[in-house]
Amino acid sequence: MKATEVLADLQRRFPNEPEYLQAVEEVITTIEDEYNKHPEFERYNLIERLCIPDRIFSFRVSWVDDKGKVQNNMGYRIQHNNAIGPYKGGIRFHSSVNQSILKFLAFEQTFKNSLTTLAMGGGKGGSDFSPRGKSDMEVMRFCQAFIAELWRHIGPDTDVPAGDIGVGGREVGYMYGMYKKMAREFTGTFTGKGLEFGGSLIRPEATGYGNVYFLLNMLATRGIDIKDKVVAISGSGNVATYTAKKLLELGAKVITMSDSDGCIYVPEGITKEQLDYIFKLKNEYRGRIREFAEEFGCEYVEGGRPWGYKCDIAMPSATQNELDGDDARTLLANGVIAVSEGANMPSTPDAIKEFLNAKILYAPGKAANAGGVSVSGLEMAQNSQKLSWSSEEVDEKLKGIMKNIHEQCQKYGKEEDGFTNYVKGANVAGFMKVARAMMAQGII
Ligand SMILES: NC(=O)C1=CN([C@@H]2O[C@H](COP(=O)(O)OP(=O)(O)OC[C@H]3O[C@@H](n4cnc5c(N)ncnc54)[C@H](O)[C@@H]3O)[C@@H](O)[C@H]2O)C=CC1
Ligand SMILES: O=C(O)CCC(=O)C(=O)O
Repeated sequence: MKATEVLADLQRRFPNEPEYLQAVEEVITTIEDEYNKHPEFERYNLIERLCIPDRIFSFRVSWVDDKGKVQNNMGYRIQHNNAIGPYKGGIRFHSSVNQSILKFLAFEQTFKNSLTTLAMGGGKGGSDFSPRGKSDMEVMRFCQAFIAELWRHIGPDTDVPAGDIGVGGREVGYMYGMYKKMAREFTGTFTGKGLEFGGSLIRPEATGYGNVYFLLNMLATRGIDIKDKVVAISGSGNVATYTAKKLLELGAKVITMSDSDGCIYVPEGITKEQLDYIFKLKNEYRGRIREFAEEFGCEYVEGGRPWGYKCDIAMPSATQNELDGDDARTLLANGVIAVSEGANMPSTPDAIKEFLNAKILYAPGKAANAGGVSVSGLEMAQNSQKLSWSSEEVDEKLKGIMKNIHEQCQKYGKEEDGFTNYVKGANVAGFMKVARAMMAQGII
């Protein structure tokens, strides 16, 4: 396999899908050497079968807003690869959603889920519907209309969706309710469900906590303590808030959070009380991070991002391509020692190059944010057994999974000088398991 040729072919076939091509390029250029050690992979044209999703559903979602007006959105589900388990991955509701973004997310998810060691294939779905500014009733009607179409393609052993940007407990609840009605079954077809109807303890916390656990594993390789470290976080949603919560518990100082409108800067570190306010602001009032600055009188930069502030650790936790080469150079000039990605593909290729060249601790999202889908996998296991595990039990398992992912990255990513290239490590480790399963199952 020649990565450049595979990529050129995909560029020709999918010219309008930049995010998808970006994600594919990163993976195939890092697995190329390992892939070519296995001539049987090439004989089975494994790389092309792995890059192109198994299937894509796209559909119109029509719903009625509070003014009685009929609205139409696009809905999608990408079933990327089910070699090692049912398709599994979140649903994103955001005005920017399109097929390219969901294809990149489903592709990434396939490798991430493989790293978790649980039996989950990769998928992703979503809509260009934005819950922002909509009433609860509008969100409910949209979710019901979305599932009225999607329900026939998902199921506990087929495809198990969950949350992502714009999809939290409220949206999962509405979608699950409609699914249950259409499918006439009560099974674990969604994860991230409410605790009363099959959700797992620690699932809301899992992506943020998991990212911090991964970071701790990385810091330990250099004998660095998290206590008193200054951390810049982007976003203020599910992943960002639980990342901040765990960091505060461990004595680190969180100086920034943001949303798509702007960024707050709290040089003395966000307190626990202030973080509680952010949880309420985001989950109950569904407000903007600007309101935090109005409440507590800190610096707020409209349109700003966190990467210009001096910090030891950066944890991008908002969205793709939110940290570019210039941001990376600024972070490095300010002495950053670690970057651990809560979001999916938040760093541009230029930024990744800078981090790798500087040999700092850099963890790509597919390794560092795998805690969320891992606890989703544990939720599926609990649902199958019709049992619920305690918070402590789930948290312990999560820590174990993140440690294991870190070890896999080291196994495949360690270079001669001792530096661990976590990008290569995560890609090769994730790839090998899926590749072996695909080989064993023949050309299908
Ligand atoms: N929720 C989960 O379990 C997992 C989420 N992720 C990834 O983490 C990231 C955040 O997801 P969640 O916290 O779940 O979503 P969320 O909807 O709870 O929060 C998203 C946050 O990102 C901000 N944001 C969205 N678009 C933005 C933009 N264009 N520029 C700046 N900020 C923007 C929003 O204002 C919000 O603060 C996404 O990349 C998602 O794919 C990854 C693994 C699991
Ligand atoms: O929990 C899940 O199934 C999905 C999590 C997710 O969307 C992700 O890992 O990006």
